[in-house]
Amino acid sequence: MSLSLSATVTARDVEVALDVEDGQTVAVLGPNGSGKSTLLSVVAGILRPDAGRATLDGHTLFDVAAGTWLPPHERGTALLAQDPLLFPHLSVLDNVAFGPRSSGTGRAASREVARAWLDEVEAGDLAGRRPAGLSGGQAQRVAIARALAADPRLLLLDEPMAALDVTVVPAMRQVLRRVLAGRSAVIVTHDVLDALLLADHVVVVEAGRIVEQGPTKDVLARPRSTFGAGIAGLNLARGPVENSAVRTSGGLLVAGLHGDRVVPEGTAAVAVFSPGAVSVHRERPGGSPRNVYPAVVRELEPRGSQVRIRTDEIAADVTVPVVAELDLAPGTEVFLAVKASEVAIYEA
Ligand SMILES: Nc1ncnc2c1ncn2[C@@H]1O[C@H](COP(=O)(O)OP(=O)(O)OP(=O)(O)O)[C@@H](O)[C@H]1O
Repeated sequence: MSLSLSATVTARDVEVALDVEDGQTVAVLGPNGSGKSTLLSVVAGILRPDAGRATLDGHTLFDVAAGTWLPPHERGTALLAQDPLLFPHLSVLDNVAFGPRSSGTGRAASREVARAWLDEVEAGDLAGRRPAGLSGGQAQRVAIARALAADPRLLLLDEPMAALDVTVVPAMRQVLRRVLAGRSAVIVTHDVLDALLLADHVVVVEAGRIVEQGPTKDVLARPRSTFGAGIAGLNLARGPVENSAVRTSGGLLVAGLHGDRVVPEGTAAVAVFSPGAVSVHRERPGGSPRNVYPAVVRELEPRGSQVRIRTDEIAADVTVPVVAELDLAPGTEVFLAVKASEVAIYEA
């Protein structure tokens, strides 16, 4: 299920070319207004480009020069947006069964397909409910099941977790990690963790142009674009799993959320978290966050409205007023805290 696309949308000054190979998940990253959603809309068939062509598995989705244009429902793509957009008058089960029903599958068989996909996204118990009674996270799971039940050749996800409560994002990411494995998909995201955990390949869009692309690890390790540089620098703690947490060579024990498969004790693993998830304190913070580390500030690096605080093992992003209030400078002794729910642990 491979996609090959080139498209120009003149009014939005967007000109992009993208290839998705069979079974590959591509993450599209970029600042606000850079053209990420425009790209997805063109693939999904809800926006007509002024020039270009696209093929999915050899089928032409559109070819402006030849005057070819397939409507969205004939493309074999499924688009999952921030808003789950479920049919309010249908039960959860019938929402998910809608795709197979519309492609001619019988009622009972469609419901069977729907049940299987609801189980896959851990929402089987919601089958009889109406969308109005669901939480944001539940509704989005149902929307994922509905998109997959239509058996799309290519799954398009437009910031599928942006509207969710932060507490349900890690669990949703695990669901996506499972359903996207080996599937051809394009996911638009602001979050570098999504790219790292969900995508094989990353495309960075800036001002309507693709400025960088390549295997996820390469782009994040050696970013060449401004945006790429901005998103790099995730905290990555490596080491064996000890008491479900990752023990680093520097001795830190980093607790976090495991993927769909709990990484066994002693196995080499990585704990990933963004510098923005790290809070900086002068006194040991109260409450009982599991991940609190004494550290010494080594470097302060201005990054727009934020400042990246570098210590020996962990980087934290804080605002300028926080730097002033805590009087942070190289040599300052601090405590760094990061909630376990903000840390993703997976096998190295
Ligand atoms: N419906 C629209 N009509 C006209 N111009 C639009 C429309 N939607 C977006 N644009 C413009 O097209 C450009 C690309 O926007 P697009 O929504 O694709 O960016 P994005 O990268 O998805 O942004 P965000 O991260 O904010 O969602 C921007 O200049 C935007 O102002």
